Amino acid sequence: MLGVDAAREQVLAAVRPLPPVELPLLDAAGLVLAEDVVSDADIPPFRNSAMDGYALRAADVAGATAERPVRLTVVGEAAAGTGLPPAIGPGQAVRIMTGAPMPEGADTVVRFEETDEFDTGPRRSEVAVRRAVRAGENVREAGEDVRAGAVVLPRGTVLRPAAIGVLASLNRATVRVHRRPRVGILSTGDEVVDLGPPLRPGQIRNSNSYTLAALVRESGGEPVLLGVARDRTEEIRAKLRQAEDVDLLVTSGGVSIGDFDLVKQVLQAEGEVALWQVRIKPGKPMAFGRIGSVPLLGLPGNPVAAFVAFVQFGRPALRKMLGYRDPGIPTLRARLLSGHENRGRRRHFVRGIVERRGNEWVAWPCGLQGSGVLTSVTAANCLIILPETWDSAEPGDEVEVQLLDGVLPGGAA
Ligand SMILES: Nc1nc2c(c(=O)[nH]1)N[C@H]1C(S)=C(S)[C@@H](COP(=O)(O)OP(=O)(O)OC[C@H]3O[C@@H](n4cnc5c(N)ncnc54)[C@H](O)[C@@H]3O)O[C@H]1N2
Ligand code: MOO
Ligand SMILES: [Mg+2]
Repeated sequence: MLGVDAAREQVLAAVRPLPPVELPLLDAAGLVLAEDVVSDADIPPFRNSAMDGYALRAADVAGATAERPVRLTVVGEAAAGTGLPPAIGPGQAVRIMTGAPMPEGADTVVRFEETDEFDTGPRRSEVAVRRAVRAGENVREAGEDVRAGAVVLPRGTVLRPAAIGVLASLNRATVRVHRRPRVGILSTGDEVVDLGPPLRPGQIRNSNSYTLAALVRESGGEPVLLGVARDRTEEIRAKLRQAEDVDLLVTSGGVSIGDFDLVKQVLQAEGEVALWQVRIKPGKPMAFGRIGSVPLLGLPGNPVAAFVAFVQFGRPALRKMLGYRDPGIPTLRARLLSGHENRGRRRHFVRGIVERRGNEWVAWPCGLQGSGVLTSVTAANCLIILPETWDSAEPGDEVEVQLLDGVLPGGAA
C-alpha cells in the first residue's frame, strides 16, 4: 500500500498544466499567467503630487518655520484630470491636488496642513509655508511603480486581486492564462439518490457530488455533474464515457472490496489502474488511473473519506493543471490540546480547529470523527495530521495541521 506522499507524487506526475487561453481580465482572477506581461508605458504615466497642498521649489522654503513662515505667490491651480498646470519660477507656488501633474519648475509639495493662504487682492493670493521640505517630498515620479519595457508580471504569476489591478493599469482587457480544468463528477451506488424525490428505506441522499463540485470550484476547476450511476459496470462505464471534454474524472463510492464495488473493475477494463489503496485515514480505498487518456480519481463513498482524499490528491492535481508551481497545501505546526488515537498505521487526517493562543498555535479535534460524519467537517478549519508511525497523539504533542481554506485563523502568524 502506498503512503500519502508517494501517492500524491504519482497523481501529480500524471497531469500537466493545461494549454493557455485568452480570457477577459476578470475571468482570469485566480488563474495563472501563461505569458510574461511587459509594460508598454510608465506607471504612473506622469510626475504627480501625492498630497493636497502647494507645489513649489524646496530651495524657496529652506528656512521656513512656524515662527518665520516663507511667503510665496500662488500662480495657479492643478486639479487631477485637468491637463498641465502653469510652470512656476522662484518665489511661486501652484495649489495642487493629489494625482495632479506637477508643474514644470516645482520639485516638491507642501501639504495644506503646513500652510496658510492669504487673499492679497483680486485673482491674487499668497501662501505662507510653515515648514522646510526636501526636494522630491510628496512627489510621485513617472514610472516609479512600473517602467515601460519591464516585465511586470512574469509567466507563472497567480492572478490575485492586486495582479488584476496591475493588468488593468496596463490597459489589458484580456490576458493569457492556463485554462480552468473541467472535472466530471460521478457518484455511484444503488442506494444513492440525487436531490428531489423522497428517500425510500435503505436509500441515502447524494451529498458527495455536491461536496466535490464545491471543492472543484474552490480549487479553480469547473465541475461537470454526471449524476449518479447504479452499481452496474455498464452504467458506470456509460456515464463516464458520456463526459465530454473533461480534463479529470472524479468518482465517489464503489472502490472498496464489497460485492458491488465496481469502479476499480471499470477502470481496469476501460483504461488502467495506476494505484489503489493508500495509507490514509479516512480515504484508504482510493483508486487512481485513467479512462482512455483522461485521469480518473476514484474516491471512497464515505463522505468524509471523499472530502479528505480530494483535498490530498484532487486539489493538488487541479492546481498543477492550473499552472501553479506548488501543490499548495498550507500547513502550520501546532500543539495539541487533546489527544487522539491512530490505529492501523495510516496517516490520519483528524478534523479539528486550530487557533492562535499567546505565541503559539494550538489545535484540537472537533466533533465525531466517523468517516460518514460530514457535519463535524463544517465546524473544522483544519485537518490535524497524525503520522502513520504514531499509535496515538497525546495532549502537548506537536503536530502539523493543514489549513482547510488557506486563510490563517485568529490573526496573522
Ligand atoms: N471489508 C472492508 N470493508 C470496507 C473497507 C475495508 O478496508 N474492508 N474500507 C472501508 C472504508 S475505509 C471506506 S472509506 C469505504 C469505502 O467504500 P466505497 O468506496 O466502496 O464506497 P461505497 O461502498 O459505495 O459507499 C460507502 C459509504 O458511503 C456512502 N455513499 C456512497 N456514495 C455517496 C454519495 N454520493 N453521497 C453520500 N454518501 C455516499 C454509502 O452509502 C456508504 O455508506 O469502505 C469501507 N468498507
Ligand atoms: O478510509 Mo475510510 O475512508 O476510513 O472511511
Ligand atoms: Mg463499498
